[in-house]
Amino acid sequence: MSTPETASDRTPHPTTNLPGPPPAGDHVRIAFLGPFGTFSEQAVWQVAPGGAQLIPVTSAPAALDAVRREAADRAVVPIENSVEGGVNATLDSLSTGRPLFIVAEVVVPVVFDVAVRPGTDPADVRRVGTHPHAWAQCRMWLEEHFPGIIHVPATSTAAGAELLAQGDTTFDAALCPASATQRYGLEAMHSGINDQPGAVTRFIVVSPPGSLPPPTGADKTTIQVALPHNEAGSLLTMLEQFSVRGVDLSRIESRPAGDHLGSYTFSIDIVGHIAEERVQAALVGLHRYSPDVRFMGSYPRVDGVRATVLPGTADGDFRAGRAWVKGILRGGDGTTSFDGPAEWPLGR
Ligand SMILES: O=C(O)C(=O)C[C@]1(C(=O)O)C=C[C@@H](O)C=C1
Repeated sequence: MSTPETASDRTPHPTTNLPGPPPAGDHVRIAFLGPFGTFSEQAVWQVAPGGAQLIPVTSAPAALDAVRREAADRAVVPIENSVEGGVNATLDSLSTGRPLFIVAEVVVPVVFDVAVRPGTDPADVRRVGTHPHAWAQCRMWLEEHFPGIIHVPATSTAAGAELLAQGDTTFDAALCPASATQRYGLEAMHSGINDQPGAVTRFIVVSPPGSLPPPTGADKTTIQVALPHNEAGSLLTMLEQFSVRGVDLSRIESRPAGDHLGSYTFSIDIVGHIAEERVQAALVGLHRYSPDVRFMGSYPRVDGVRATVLPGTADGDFRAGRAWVKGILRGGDGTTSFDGPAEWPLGR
């Protein structure tokens, strides 16, 4: 596996400040799915401040564990692909073990090369080494152009390229980004072979729990929710926690809870920030109802789409409702409000 590299010889991304608490020491250490040349590395360069130290590891869970063990200050891991869907290894690792918070998201266009050792005859390409997500995105093209081709799984796209360049004979080509083709001295036999042109992968920046990025008006909150067992309508009751407070969802997927067949948890992206009243009210409702809710961060949306706040669900509407109730608790007749601390039997 490659050794760490620092951001000093690179042009840092204009947003050189990663959200979240400042890491100790001079350099932010960022763990990512390596080796160098992966799509994950491209995601890291979108957020790495100058002087950042990049730490390649062999899986997304290993990158998250590096943050849990304090061997890294941040992890950048894939969470969702526009063609293949959710990255289960990331979703499952985030929802178990010591809590971590998502502090940012980035999107990387995914375009694949069929990379070979220079001089390879196309007729000799029978096995391709790559990450299963990459294979799933190019399988139809590969089967059409290399009939009978076999997928040999690699820990990442660039890991396939690196092994091929080192003379590995378990496969004849690597399916990888152009950055890996170049880095490992391979040749692109074909480029841009995706089954779906325009595919993108969304990555998240993960930090130890602590401070949250401030609300921007265009934010997401990620949670994992378990449902009570064997209760008719429990999924509907969970969804009602959002709908009655005017809270929209941008992603919801079920994941097996792992304890027995038919037991599921839900991984959910809420449109909004935990600093917003309607989101807080939905979270309080979920906490009352669900046997297990895990908060995984509130952070700015990469697409900048602002939340639509429905009538009656703005922060001021929630505050006004509470003040009205407090006014009654203080002995009022229900026509006045009180905006201070008041609970039964205060004011009597
Ligand atoms: O192997 C890589 O290059 C990665 O960064 C991993 C990964 C993934 O897990 O989805 C990222 C983007 C592509 O969708 C294919 C593979």
